[in-house]
Amino acid sequence: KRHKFWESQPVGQFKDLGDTSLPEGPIEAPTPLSEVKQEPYNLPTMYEWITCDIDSDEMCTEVYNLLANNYVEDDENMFRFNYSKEFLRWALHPPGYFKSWHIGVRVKSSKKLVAFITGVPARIRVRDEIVTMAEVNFLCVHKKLRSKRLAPVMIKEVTRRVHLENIWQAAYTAGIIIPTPITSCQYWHRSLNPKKLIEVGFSRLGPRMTMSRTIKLYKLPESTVTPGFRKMGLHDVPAVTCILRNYLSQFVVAPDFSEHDVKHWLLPTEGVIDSYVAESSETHEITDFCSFYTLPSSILGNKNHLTLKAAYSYYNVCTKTPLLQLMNDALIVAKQKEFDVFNALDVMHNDTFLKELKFGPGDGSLHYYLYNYRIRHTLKPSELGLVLL
Ligand SMILES: COc1cccc(CC(=N)NC(=O)c2cccnc2OC2CCNCC2)c1
Repeated sequence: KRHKFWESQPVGQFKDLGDTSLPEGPIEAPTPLSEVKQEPYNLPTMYEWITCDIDSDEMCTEVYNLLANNYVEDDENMFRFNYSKEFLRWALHPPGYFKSWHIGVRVKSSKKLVAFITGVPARIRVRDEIVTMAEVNFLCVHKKLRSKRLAPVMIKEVTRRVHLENIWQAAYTAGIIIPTPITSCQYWHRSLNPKKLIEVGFSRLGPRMTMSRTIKLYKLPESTVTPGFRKMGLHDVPAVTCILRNYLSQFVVAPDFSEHDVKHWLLPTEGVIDSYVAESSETHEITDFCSFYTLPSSILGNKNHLTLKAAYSYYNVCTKTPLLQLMNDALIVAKQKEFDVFNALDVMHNDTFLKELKFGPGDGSLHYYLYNYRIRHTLKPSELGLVLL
């Protein structure tokens, strides 16, 4: 039976789509903490739960290796996300995080880590309501343990531990359709190193195109063009928070970032997150901001290249510089940093620059979901102001 698990969960159901009599907001009321299941869900006998302390280098390495060998692959199984250890520490240690939400499953006898799921707390605004949610991510079951129905029990366990912290909603994405997307985004890629992308099969040489013509098509200037364009620093946090909060206020669903959140999520961290501001030369105010995160992919089965170095568009705000120019500068710095490709979703105002900056459409979609929160109408991607890692 399709979606046996998700039809048992407090999520929007396909049959309810179009039923405007259902109110927008939480689907189930919180339960008293005393009534939340106190003990972990049962696992098959030979497995046990483990709380993963990402601060421990040994545990972080185990999590890194599980994901590097078993996490999400593209539709043609040519690439697999290869999140770095530093990225995982950044992604899992935002302000207010709970170690208990970093959940592993290991084999009792060998102590081998065979599954993982995480949550981090985030304040998300949905229209005029600010809701503290768990952003659930990194659900991974070892390839050898698939179709044992482990994922539903992992989802129930992270939900139970989130409930224990008196949080009743969650946000997550998936490449598959389950009940029920709040929006479905297309992803786009901008070639920075077309020769490598074609060699590894990420891109194909266009019809009537030669390699040299293709390299010329994607060539970028050596340096950025926006006056006052520079790396973000700690002293920019208040100004970036101000323009980012104002910019995100226009979207139906968006994070409610504090300065503390901006300091964690947007201050540059080498090899993890890059962020730039445009500072006006006369007024010294911060007028614009752009950022992208580093998420390489392992290349499966190419003898000359092991890794695809990919940048993922994060949050970008324009109050003075045209978005087209700011994003072209983001492409230029990504090329300077030897990224092979720059990826973006068609969320926020991204659709205004994708085609013009020579992004090509990806071959899949990324669907966004809320747990225990009904949105009356499916959103357009341009109404979404939330980027998950
Ligand atoms: C190129 O290597 C890949 C390795 C694994 C999967 C994919 C395709 C894919 N599924 N891409 C995305 O989900 C994607 C495309 C553009 C922007 N963000 C994305 O996903 C982010 C956000 C959700 N969590 C994964 C990273 C590509």
